[in-house]
Order: sequence, then C-alpha cells, then structure tokens
Amino acid sequence: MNILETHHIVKQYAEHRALNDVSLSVPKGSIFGLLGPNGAGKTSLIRIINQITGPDSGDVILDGERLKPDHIKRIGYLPEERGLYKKMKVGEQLLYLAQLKGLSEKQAMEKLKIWFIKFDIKTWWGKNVEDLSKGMQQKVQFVATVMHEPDLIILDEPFSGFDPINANLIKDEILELRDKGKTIIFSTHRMESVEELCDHIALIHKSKKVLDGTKQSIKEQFKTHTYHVEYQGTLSDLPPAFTVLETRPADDHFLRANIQIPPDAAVNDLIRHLLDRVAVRSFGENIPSMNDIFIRAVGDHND
Ligand SMILES: Nc1ncnc2c1ncn2[C@@H]1O[C@H](COP(=O)(O)OP(=O)(O)OP(=O)(O)O)[C@@H](O)[C@H]1O
Repeated sequence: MNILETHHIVKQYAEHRALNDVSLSVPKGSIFGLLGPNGAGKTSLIRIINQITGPDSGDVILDGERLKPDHIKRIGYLPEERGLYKKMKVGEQLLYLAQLKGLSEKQAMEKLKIWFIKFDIKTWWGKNVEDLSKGMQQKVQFVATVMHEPDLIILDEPFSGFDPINANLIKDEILELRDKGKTIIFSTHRMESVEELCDHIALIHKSKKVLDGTKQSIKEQFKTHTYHVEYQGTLSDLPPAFTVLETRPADDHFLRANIQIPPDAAVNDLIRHLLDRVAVRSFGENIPSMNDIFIRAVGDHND
C-alpha cells in the first residue's frame, strides 16, 4: 500500500522544466530517500506535494485520494529553508502552528509537553526564537513538523546544522516514527544517512526520475561482481575468468586483492581457487555504497 503516489508530474518555470514526467510510489511505513544533484527538481516536487505550488500536469495521490487542501494536516514538512517567526516565543509559536494543523490548544499543550520533556528543552518555552542557536531552532522546527502526528513526514536535509549528538537524536526519532507506522520522505545529499536510514530511494536527475526501488534492489542492480580477499602467499594462476583488478598491502603481513568474476560464475569456485593457493584472512563481496551508486547513476544519465 502506498501512502503517496505522484503520477506523471510536470512543472515548468518559464524556460526551465523542473519536473519532467515524474512518477513515484512511496510505500506506507517506509523511509524514502529523495535524492538528486543540485537543481534536479527535488524541492519542486516536495513543494507540489505540500500544495505550496501546483503541477502543470500530473496528479498527486495521498492515501488513495487526489491531493486536496485538507490533506495538509496529514503531512508534516521540514523545509530546507527553515522558517520560524524570529520575534515570537517558542511555546507560543508552536501552539499557533499546532492549531494551524488542526489541533485544539489543549491537544497541542499535551503533545508539546511530551516533546519538551523528550528533547529536554523545557526552559526554551518562553524564549524568543531569535535567542536560540541555529541548531536549537532546528530542534524546535522538528517538533513543529511532527507534533500533529502526521502520516507523512517530509524532511529536507534534516541533519544540516545539528551537532553529532542532536543528529543522532533526530535519527532515532525518525526511526521511532517509522516504527509507529509513519512514512518519512527525506531529501539529503548526505549519502551516509541514506545508507543508514532509507529502505527505498528515488533519484531525480535533470528533472527526470532515473532510478527508484528498494535500497537492496538498487544495490543489486549496481553490483560489480567484485570480491575482496586478504591473504598471505602468492596469488597466481587463477583461471582467466577471475580478473584480479588490484593488489595492495593490507598491513605489514597481509595483501588485499579485488577480484571480479563473471556475473554467472559461482563465488564458491573463486573461494576454492583462493584456498588452493593462499592463506585467507578475510573474504567478502564489494557492495556498492549509495555514494558510488549516486555518482554512477548521475554519470550514466549525463549524455
Ligand atoms: N520559483 C522558481 N522559478 C524559477 N525557477 C525555479 C523556481 N524554483 C526552482 N527553479 C529551478 O528549477 C530547478 C530545480 O530546482 P529545485 O529547487 O527543485 O532543485 P533541488 O533538486 O531541490 O536542488 P538542491 O539539491 O540544490 O536543493 C532549478 O534549475 C531551479 O533554478
């Protein structure tokens, strides 16, 4: 079941087509990474999902229904350009924002109390937003994004500006929200967070979707059939099907080689040949990182 689908979205700004026939399916309960180089069209798509702007053509479906104004209460959006009212007090502002999202003042107070205890920020309630640091403001804005318990949470670069402790806190919150059945779409250029958190990804490049699927299926698609081995001895006379791409010292005592096998070859055969020749300390598949995949996918579509 998909919480969100976009069907053939086109968005044109004067001379520039920011989105060109972009269709996405975001499964309920997933952490979905919306990736792409600068200027690819990610923010344009996010703004359409949040009804800040409309598409020129195409449809957005939220939980089986065509997007409508009332859906805004079911979505929480943390924009990359953070936007709290600087002169307003933190508590007053959150109460106001919660009511815009459909909570009564009493409900908002109850929810906010929990978040202020959880984040250990009780003393911030009466402070002016402008007196908080950038990271502190970001924490407040994260609370503003999730306090009404939306089904779909869209986070644009959620970790920027956070120290490692607060970044971890936010990461744990994202996982907890997912465990409660919420869906999180997050857009980021930090591939290590995608690696760690996302189960699905879509990659937009030059206004078009060039890749999507589960992280596992995408890794499978980009695998290079290359294995690494750390060993002692001389690695010679391997059958010609096994290509030694690189050999270098792993440390003072061991060498490390990368070996490519044909896509239809059995890994067991390689292991057997290795054991016949050298003393193996470790062996494993070289799984492409999200960083490698991003660079290759964007490179492949640059012509
Ligand atoms: N309001 C606008 N008017 C004109 N052009 C726009 C507008 N908003 C975005 N664009 C253009 O559309 C393209 C896509 O921009 P968008 O902000 O969606 O990219 P992005 O993928 O979010 O990039 P980044 O990773 O840098 O945030 C860019 O070329 C941008 O200049």
